[in-house]
Amino acid sequence: MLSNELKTKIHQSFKNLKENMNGFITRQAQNKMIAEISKTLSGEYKNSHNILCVEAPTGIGKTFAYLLGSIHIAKANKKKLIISSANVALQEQLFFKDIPQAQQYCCVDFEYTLIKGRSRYVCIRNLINICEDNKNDNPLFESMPLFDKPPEEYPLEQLSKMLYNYSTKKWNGEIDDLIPTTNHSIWQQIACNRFTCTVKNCEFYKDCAFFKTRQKITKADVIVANHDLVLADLSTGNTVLPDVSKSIFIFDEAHHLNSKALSHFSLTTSTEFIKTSVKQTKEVSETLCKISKQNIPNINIKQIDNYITDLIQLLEQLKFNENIYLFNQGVIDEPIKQISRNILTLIEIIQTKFTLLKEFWSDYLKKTVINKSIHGPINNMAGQCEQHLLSIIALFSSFLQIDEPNKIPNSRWIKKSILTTSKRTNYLLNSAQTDISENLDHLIWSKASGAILTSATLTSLGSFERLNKQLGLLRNENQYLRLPSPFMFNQVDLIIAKLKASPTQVYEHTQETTLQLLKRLDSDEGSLVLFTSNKQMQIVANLIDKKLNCTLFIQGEYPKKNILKKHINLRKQGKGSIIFGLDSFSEGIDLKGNNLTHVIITKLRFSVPTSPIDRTLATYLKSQNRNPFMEISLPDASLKLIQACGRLIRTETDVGKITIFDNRLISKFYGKLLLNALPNYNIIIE
Ligand SMILES: Nc1ncnc2c1ncn2[C@@H]1O[C@H](COP(=O)(O)OP(=O)(O)OP(=O)(O)O)[C@@H](O)[C@H]1O
Ligand code: SF4
Repeated sequence: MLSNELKTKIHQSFKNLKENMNGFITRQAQNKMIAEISKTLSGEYKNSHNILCVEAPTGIGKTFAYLLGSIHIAKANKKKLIISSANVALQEQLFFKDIPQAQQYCCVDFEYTLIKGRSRYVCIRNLINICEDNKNDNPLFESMPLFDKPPEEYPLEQLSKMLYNYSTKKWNGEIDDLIPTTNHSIWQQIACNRFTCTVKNCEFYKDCAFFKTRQKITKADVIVANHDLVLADLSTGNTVLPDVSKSIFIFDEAHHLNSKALSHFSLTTSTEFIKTSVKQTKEVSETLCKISKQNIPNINIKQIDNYITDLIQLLEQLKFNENIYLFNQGVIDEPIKQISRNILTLIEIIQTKFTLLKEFWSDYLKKTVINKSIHGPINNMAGQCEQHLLSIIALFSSFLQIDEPNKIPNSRWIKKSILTTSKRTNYLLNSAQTDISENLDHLIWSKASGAILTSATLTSLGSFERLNKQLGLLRNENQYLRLPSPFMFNQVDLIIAKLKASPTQVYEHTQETTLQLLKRLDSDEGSLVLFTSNKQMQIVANLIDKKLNCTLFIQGEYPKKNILKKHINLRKQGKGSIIFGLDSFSEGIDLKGNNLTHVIITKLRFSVPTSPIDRTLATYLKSQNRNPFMEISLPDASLKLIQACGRLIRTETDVGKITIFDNRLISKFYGKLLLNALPNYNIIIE
């Protein structure tokens, strides 16, 4: 029950916001959202979990609503508030803009912190080791066999600069703040990694970027995370975030949770990776044993090589389509299964032996003094070996698992690629869950102290059913709310432009889009043009850039936040500014007033089921006499259209228009369904 004391605090905070926030407008929907969140989290609804799914239209101010509605309850019940957003850019927006602003009005003290995935922080030990190793003429490990390409020469100057900047506190150790950025393969070698990190045994532990952030979590009341991090942490033992049962989760942009979870529970390995991982394990085991004077365990490389050769012979006979072979309904052919079982058994034996050896080594290090330049690289390689063996075991276990009848099968497929140096064919084995509802229930819904899922697009064509099915929520066990918008959408024109070409005629549509933009873009206005393909965006930008009388920003030429800043600055000076963007500009962007008065959508975003997971799901639906277009592609397109249109009106006084260059809205049967799912814009068909 919501106590009177808590009620008063929530009211007081809201009053503060109302009286002190510049441009505050009372919005019934926002008030309702605060009230329902606080009721749900305080257990006011009998026979219901403390879970609320709330669909709140774009721009109503969800962030303030969930903060005000939950922070008092979390604090009073000694629970941590974990706010999870879809990506790092949105996390930073919450951390640097929204939460500090909301904090001013909340009548409760709270500390907040931001945490990203472990691999976004530098491992300072690895950075130091690499800088030192590069100077060393006689490195401990001759080869780094896991690389397809020979390891690039490390840009020692750049790494030393990073080290200097970190030790002088000019750089915080996060990849997102690294200037200049470094390439992915180099970053992988110096990034923090669960398997190579020795935690408190590391001499840099106290100065470690990741652990310093993690310590802040213990003190913080509010933790700003992202969906990937939450899923990664909860499925690997909940060691980074606070205990799930002592946490209240707010999933902002919750419509991304399903796709994030699907990719999270997807496993992969490859024939070359297995061979080289075993070789590396043997090499590291021998080094460990020589130093500690142990008997070297027998790691049967020949046997693994033979099995892999047999497996490759079978895979070569499959009929690949664009380098992918998808097993029908996830069922693997028996001969491939047999060899996979043999590989799994052998890898499990190697892994058991290696774990024992690693434990022995760890004890040995406690008793024996060994130069860090020797044990540092060994520990790193040993951690990597363990990680690789476990990932191979996980893949084969899932690859061989028998799917339950009457459930959507797992998706299993093989992908071919050619290795850069040896030119050999590498076969990637993949296994992915197509239904993650039970995992989410097990990891979050059944354990968390409370959860709020919110977004402007939670329902699909009017119902929460799809969300429930995907995420494993049950209608009669949770609370659901759909809020009306406070904005007068009927005063906004949504123009379906008259174009001859359909977006499926790519060349013609691109040419016509260019002409239409030149005709319709006003060089005194703030405009956002949304594309679904980078190629089309670049072609159109090249064709029109010089013909515009105002600045054009193209996604990718600067970081997103810099583009927005520059755009707002130009608008402040009364100058026109146009942004060309892809998907990430169609969500979360908050450009108020005359910063944005024209949104142009060049094409509807239909996700064609091309990925193996989508194809497995589509085949399954067809086998059940269901229609994948109506159940997957159309709801996804609808959601993206609502989000894209939602960039325009952000306050009660905003005005402007939306123009769409996709004539399928009129010519196809589904056009009406898409238009009906939008707010009640004034639709003009040219
Ligand atoms: N009651 C209010 N009156 C006026 N402005 C408000 C109010 N509440 C929030 N805002 C402002 O409205 C803007 C939109 O808020 P927020 O980013 O939380 O939107 P949202 O509802 O999450 O929209 P979207 O789903 O499009 O991201 C912010 O700039 C915020 O400061
Ligand atoms: S504590 Fe772990 S991540 Fe941090 S520097 Fe040491 S080994 Fe690297």
